[in-house]
Amino acid sequence: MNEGMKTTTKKMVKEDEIFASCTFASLGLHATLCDELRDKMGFEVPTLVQAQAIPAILSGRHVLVNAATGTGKTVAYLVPIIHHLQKSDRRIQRADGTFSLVLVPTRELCMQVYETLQKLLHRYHWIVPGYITGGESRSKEKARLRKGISILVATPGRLLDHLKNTSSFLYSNLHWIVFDEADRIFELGCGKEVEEILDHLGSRKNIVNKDNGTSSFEFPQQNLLFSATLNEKVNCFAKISLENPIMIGLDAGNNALEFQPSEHGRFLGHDINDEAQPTRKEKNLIADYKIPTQLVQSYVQAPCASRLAVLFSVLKYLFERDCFEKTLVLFSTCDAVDFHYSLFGGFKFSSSESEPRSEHLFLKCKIFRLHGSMKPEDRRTTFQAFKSEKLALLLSTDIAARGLDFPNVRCIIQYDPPGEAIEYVHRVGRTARLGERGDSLLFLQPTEIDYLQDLRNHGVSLTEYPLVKVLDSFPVRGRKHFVEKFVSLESHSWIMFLQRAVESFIAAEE
Ligand SMILES: Nc1ncnc2c1ncn2[C@@H]1O[C@H](COP(=O)(O)OP(=O)(O)OP(=O)(O)O)[C@@H](O)[C@H]1O
Repeated sequence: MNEGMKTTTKKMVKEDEIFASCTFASLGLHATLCDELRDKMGFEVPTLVQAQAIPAILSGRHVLVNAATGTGKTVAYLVPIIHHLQKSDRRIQRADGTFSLVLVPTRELCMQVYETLQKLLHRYHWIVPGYITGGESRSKEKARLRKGISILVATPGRLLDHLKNTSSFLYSNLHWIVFDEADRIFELGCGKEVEEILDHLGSRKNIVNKDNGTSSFEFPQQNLLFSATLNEKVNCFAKISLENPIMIGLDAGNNALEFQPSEHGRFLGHDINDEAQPTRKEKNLIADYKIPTQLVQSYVQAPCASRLAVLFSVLKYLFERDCFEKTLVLFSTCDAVDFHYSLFGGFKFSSSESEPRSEHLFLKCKIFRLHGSMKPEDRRTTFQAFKSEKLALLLSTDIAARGLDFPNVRCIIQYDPPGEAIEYVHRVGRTARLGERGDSLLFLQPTEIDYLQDLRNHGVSLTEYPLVKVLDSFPVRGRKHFVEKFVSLESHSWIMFLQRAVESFIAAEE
C-alpha cells in the first residue's frame, strides 16, 4: 500500500492505456446513442476494449472478450445491441418480446447492468429493459415478461425456471445472448444448466450430417462471452456457445491463447470442438491474469492467533491515517461476515485500560455487510447504500467479488484467500477501475503462504505489507511500541493489548 498517498481521483495510468484515440461515432454508432453516452453517462471516448468490441459485435459475429476488470466491458456489449435495436425500420414494441438476453452470475450484478441499461435507453423509451433474478417474486417477474421486455438481464437459475414454466415469456425474436463473467456463469450453471438454456432459446442447433453422421452446431443467435479471466471453463463454454468467434484481448504473445479463425475456430490452442482436453502443460499456459497495472498488491502473513487484531489494526490505520474512502473486506462464509459485522460495529476501546470511561468505537466509519443469506431487500438496500456512501466499510462474501462497480473503493482486503486463484483477480478488480488508484491486501496464514506461488504462476506478484510499521504506530498506554528487533506478531505489545481488549469484549457479548 502506498503510504500516505493522497486519495485523489487522479488517474494512475496514462490515458492512452485506458482510452482509445477514436470516438464512439467512429465505431459506427448512431449519433443519438453517442450523445446519450456523453450526456447521460459522461463518457467522452471509448475505452480500449470498447473500441475493439463494439465494431466486432456490430459486425454480427460471435465475440469472446477477455479484458481486465474495470475496463468498461458492460457498455462494450450493451451499446451495439441498443444501436441495432434503435435503428430497426419499424420501432420494436413490447409485444415483440425479448431481443437480447444478458446473463450474469449474481443478483447485484443483475441490478447494476439493469441500471446502466436504464441510463443508456433514456432516449429510447420504446426499447424496454428488464431483469429477472432470484429473490424477486416470480409472479411479478411473470407479469413483466408477459408485458414484454426488449433487453432482459437475468441470473441463470431464475431464467431457466421461467423458460420452463412461463409460457408468456416471448423470445422468438431473440438475437443476442451475452454471457457476462462467463467463466463464473459456467461454473455456477455447471454447464448443463447453460446448455439447457441455450437449447430452450434455440441458440444452439445440433446439425447431424446425414452422409457421415458427424454432428456440428448452428447458432441462429449472436453469442457474446465476456470475462476478465480465461480458463478451461471458458474454453468448454466457448465450445458449446460460440461459432468461429472474434477473440478480443487475447495476447498474441501467449501461444496457448492464440486463436486461428477456422471453420470451427480454435481457442486456448485447441480446436474448441475437439473432445481432447488440453495437456497439463497447456493448462498451465492458460492466460496470465489481467490485473490493472496501477493496482498495488500486498500480502500480510498473520497466524490465526493474531490475524483478527491485525485486521482491526489495518482497518483503523486505513480509515484514520490514509483516509481511504471505501474499503471492502472479503470473507469466505456468511457467518464470518455476520460475526465481524457485529464485532466491528460494537467494539469499543480505550487506549489505556486505566481510563475505561474514554471508551469509543474502535472503527469510526459506516459499516455494511453483504452475503447470500440476507433477505433480498436488505441486499438491495446495502448494495445501493455502500455505492453512495463516501466513507464506508463493506464486509462481504464473494457475492461482491465480481463485476460490481462500487465508486471510490480504494482498498480490497481478502481476510480469507479465495478458493480459486482466478477469483483473486475479480476480487482485487473491485478497485483500481478504469485507471484509478487502488490497493489490495491478502491475509495469509503461515500454512497458506504457498498461495503466493500459485498467483506467481499466473504472472501476479505481491509485495509484503509494512505491517510492523503500522502496528508500531499505535500507542499502548500512551507509549509507542519500540523494540530493537521484531520477534513475532503475538508478542507485539499493541497486538497483545488489542487482542486482550477484543477477547474481553467478545466474552461479555451474547
Ligand atoms: N468510455 C468510458 N468512459 C469513462 N468511463 C467509463 C467508460 N466505459 C465505462 N466506464 C466506467 O468504468 C467503470 C467500469 O466499467 P464496467 O463495470 O463496465 O467494467 P468491467 O470491465 O465490466 O469490470 P468487471 O470486469 O469488474 O466487470 C464504470 O464505472 C463505468 O461507468
